[in-house]
Amino acid sequence: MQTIHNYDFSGKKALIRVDFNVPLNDKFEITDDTRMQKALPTIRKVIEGGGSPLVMSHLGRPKNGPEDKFSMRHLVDHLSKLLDGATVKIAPDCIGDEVKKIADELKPGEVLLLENLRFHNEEKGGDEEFAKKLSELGDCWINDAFGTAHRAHASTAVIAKFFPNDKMFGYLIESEVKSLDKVVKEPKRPLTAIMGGAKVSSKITIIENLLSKVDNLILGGGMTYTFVKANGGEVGDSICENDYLETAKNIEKLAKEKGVNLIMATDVLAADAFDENANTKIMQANEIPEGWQGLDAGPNSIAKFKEVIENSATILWNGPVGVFEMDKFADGSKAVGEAIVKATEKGAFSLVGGGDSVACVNKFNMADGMSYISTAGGALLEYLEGRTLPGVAAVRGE
Ligand SMILES: Nc1ncnc2c1ncn2[C@@H]1O[C@H](COP(=O)(O)OP(=O)(O)O)[C@@H](O)[C@H]1O
Ligand SMILES: O=C(OP(=O)(O)O)[C@H](O)COP(=O)(O)O
Repeated sequence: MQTIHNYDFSGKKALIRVDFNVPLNDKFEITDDTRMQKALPTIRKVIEGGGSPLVMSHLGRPKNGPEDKFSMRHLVDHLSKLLDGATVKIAPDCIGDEVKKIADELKPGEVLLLENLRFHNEEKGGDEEFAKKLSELGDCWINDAFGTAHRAHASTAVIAKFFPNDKMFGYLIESEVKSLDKVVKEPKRPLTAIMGGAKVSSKITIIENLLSKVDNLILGGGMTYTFVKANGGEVGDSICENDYLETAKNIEKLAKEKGVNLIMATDVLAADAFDENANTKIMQANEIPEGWQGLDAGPNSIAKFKEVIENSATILWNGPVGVFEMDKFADGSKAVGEAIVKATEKGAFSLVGGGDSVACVNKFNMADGMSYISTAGGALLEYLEGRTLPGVAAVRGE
């Protein structure tokens, strides 16, 4: 099998699937560039080998074609800076004749950043024709998008068939898989997972399998309200997945059967708008009236979270327990981070993953206090479940 270590990139156009799904603020500035930093060794390897990297990624979750707020153009200058001023061109799209022409005319060492793959619905649909068009831009395909390795999309998996002899992992996926394998085989107990965040529908389905692995499961952030509603509580305008109420009930039942200690926010900091200047009030998580939404954990919940975390030997964190980007709603996530640092100092192994979770840890300067930081959130959880990730299987030809 070809690997990035032995491949001859000289004169080649290397299509590199990265996960540049980085958080941006409302001025479209990158608030955490960890995922870009971590992709640099692979991009540099192609440049140093005399090739031209064609860097491709999604950014956010655009639904209806191109939208400027999701454009990769917001990342171009920063990528060039990270590559010590290398020429980085932005393509007007990710497929098509014009893009092909720009790619063909690249000189060795020049980088082309393709426009957001998800401006085409075919990307998420895993469309073969779309994958073929992408493949025609390059001579080889490198998958380095560990954060997106759980998606069987055109650029992360389907494209592999067009490079039977020229497909390989990038350095980031290689090192993430190696490090995680060491951690997940025989974790020290008790093992606590903390799941929060906003991607409730895509992560709630993972919990059932995680229940076989963990001793304690803390559910916070946006995860809270689907469970509260499933138990007949009032969640007001909080984020809630009505299609998953049965799943939530089943998770609670399964947790009981398996003896997993399920800890959920009982009180929350609610606000009358999704805004830093909103009015706020501590409320019971199941008594939030219309017009209000839970945006952070309340003091009793925070105390409970801390106690469990500080008594854990292995800790896995994906998903902030509040809208930490706004200082008013950051206390819960900050407290969770502090408790993890404390447990780590006492000898626990801590693993934090996910674009926003890593941004949160960096915002509060806690990265040095964690044992391992992964670029992946959902993919990490699926990996820990024991699933083979489609983006990994595709490179291995499985
Ligand atoms: N109660 C809540 N309501 C709405 N959004 C929330 C809530 N708690 C956390 N969030 C948001 O969840 C986002 C992160 O979710 P997610 O993408 O699942 O995490 P990650 O990127 O780390 O995998 C953060 O931007 C945070 O603002
Ligand atoms: O940010 C990501 O995942 P994460 O929020 O689980 O860390 C990846 O870029 C995958 O994005 P997706 O969940 O929209 O497929």
